[in-house]
Amino acid sequence: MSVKSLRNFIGGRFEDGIRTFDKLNPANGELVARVHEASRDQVNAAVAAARQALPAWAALPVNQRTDYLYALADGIERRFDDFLAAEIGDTGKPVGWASQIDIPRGAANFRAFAEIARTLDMESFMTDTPDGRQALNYAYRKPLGVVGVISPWNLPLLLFTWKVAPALAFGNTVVAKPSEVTPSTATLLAEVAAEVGLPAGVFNVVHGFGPNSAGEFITTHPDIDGITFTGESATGSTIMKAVAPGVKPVSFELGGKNAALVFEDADFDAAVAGVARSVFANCGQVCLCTERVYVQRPIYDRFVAALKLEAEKLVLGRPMDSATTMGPLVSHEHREKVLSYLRLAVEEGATVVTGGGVPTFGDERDQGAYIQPTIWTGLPETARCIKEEVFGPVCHIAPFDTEEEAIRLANDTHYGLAAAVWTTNLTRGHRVAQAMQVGLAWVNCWFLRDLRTPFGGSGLSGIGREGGRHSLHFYTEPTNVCVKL
Ligand SMILES: NC(=O)c1ccc[n+]([C@@H]2O[C@H](COP(=O)([O-])OP(=O)(O)OC[C@H]3O[C@@H](n4cnc5c(N)ncnc54)[C@H](O)[C@@H]3O)[C@@H](O)[C@H]2O)c1
Ligand SMILES: O=C/C=C/C=C(\O)C(=O)O
Repeated sequence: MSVKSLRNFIGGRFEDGIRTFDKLNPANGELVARVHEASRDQVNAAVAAARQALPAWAALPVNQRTDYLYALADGIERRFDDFLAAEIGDTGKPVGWASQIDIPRGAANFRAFAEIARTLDMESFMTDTPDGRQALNYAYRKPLGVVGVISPWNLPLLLFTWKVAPALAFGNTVVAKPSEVTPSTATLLAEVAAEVGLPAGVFNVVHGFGPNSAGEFITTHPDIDGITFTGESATGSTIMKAVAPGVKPVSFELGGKNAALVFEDADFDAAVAGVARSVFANCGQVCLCTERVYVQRPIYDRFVAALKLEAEKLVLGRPMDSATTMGPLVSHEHREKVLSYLRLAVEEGATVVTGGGVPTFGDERDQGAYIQPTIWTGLPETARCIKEEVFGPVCHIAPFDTEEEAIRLANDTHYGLAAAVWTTNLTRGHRVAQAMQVGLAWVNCWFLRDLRTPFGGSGLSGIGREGGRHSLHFYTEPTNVCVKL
């Protein structure tokens, strides 16, 4: 496979950076790209280009502006195979997952927000006034302005476009930095933007890292009007400090330590299959993944045995092999982080039901970042492996007796992103889901998404909600106009 050169996209033109860094394929360690790191001056140029493009972009009639979003979606689908190969080369994820989730959602995000922008109503009130007449109040919404977008490596195109689409739909211009770990599909999107004639400066892509690189240059830039960020909670905290001097709005989708509650009246096979998917999908590298499983005691031993079987059925194969159901972690660096938790769990007293180490294949996969799907039991709720996000294909299973105990266990965390409840008693399902202190609660399902719904978490899992009309609260600023009638 030829080594790509991934450049910055600034003011509608592709530019080299001040230096390049290597991007390796995590499935086999091969060099897939040399990535051009943007300088501070180049980030400044991108912000200036976005500022210059803003008035005309914001003034476009919404149908004309959103026509560009539909064109971007069409472009992703037109170049589906290019995006698929790029995403898999960056992440090592199985072709089945990337072709059904990552790339289709890239297009879907643009279409969803184009539709929302076109069908927006305007909040208004007729107000009775003391003189016996009335006044009209209405909220006139304008774009936030130049938006900084910083995205993570686990669902690269999905999460990049989950931010870029609403930003553009509501009239903002964008300076976006994909993760240095997965720079390829963001660069392809810039190519599509050029192909569809998106006005220069509306959408800019700069490559680089966080501290003392493009990420920090964006978050500390005085002419950026707000930051939408997805990534680790600790990074979110750092970015909050960076934007504080400018008192700028932030939209944060951060980490999670999500629970699954399996009641004895659950559809057992559905719960096993659903929990296995929520633990091991994308090699456990989804912020919504389950890392804590609580099972009602009468079915606990049976459930542990069944989930062990599911873990051991996973096919740790080559990404392009359709039989592969789990690829490698995104990098050797991330594998070291996950392995440190596998070691810590044993120190904290875990029983390793399955997994716990690195598989050996006797082929090029041994140069990849593969790891065994792992299940723990026996840890105390105070263990670090129960409190801290691992972000790999691993979960802990513990028993509970009563619904109240299950709710308390699930909510005993500083995160607040997602939960899944498995029960055939839907009265209980509604009750327990509503009791979860999370942004997203699924009942008898997981990662089932309607893009009009609020998405996000509380506590260490983030600030704000994006999705549907909820994205308005970050990507637009309302002016309430009151007209005396
Ligand atoms: N809540 C969600 O929707 C969601 C979705 C995906 C991932 N995540 C979380 O993201 C994490 C994994 O992604 P990651 O490792 O890429 O996260 P990360 O925080 O290490 O990096 C995310 C992005 O932030 C940039 N960055 C890092 N330090 C920065 C700084 N000081 N200033 C500006 N930018 C900086 C990185 O270059 C990258 O582009 C996990 O914790 C996962 O839970 C959350
Ligand atoms: O890793 C986190 C996954 C986030 C998914 C979304 O933001 C979404 O489905 O819109």
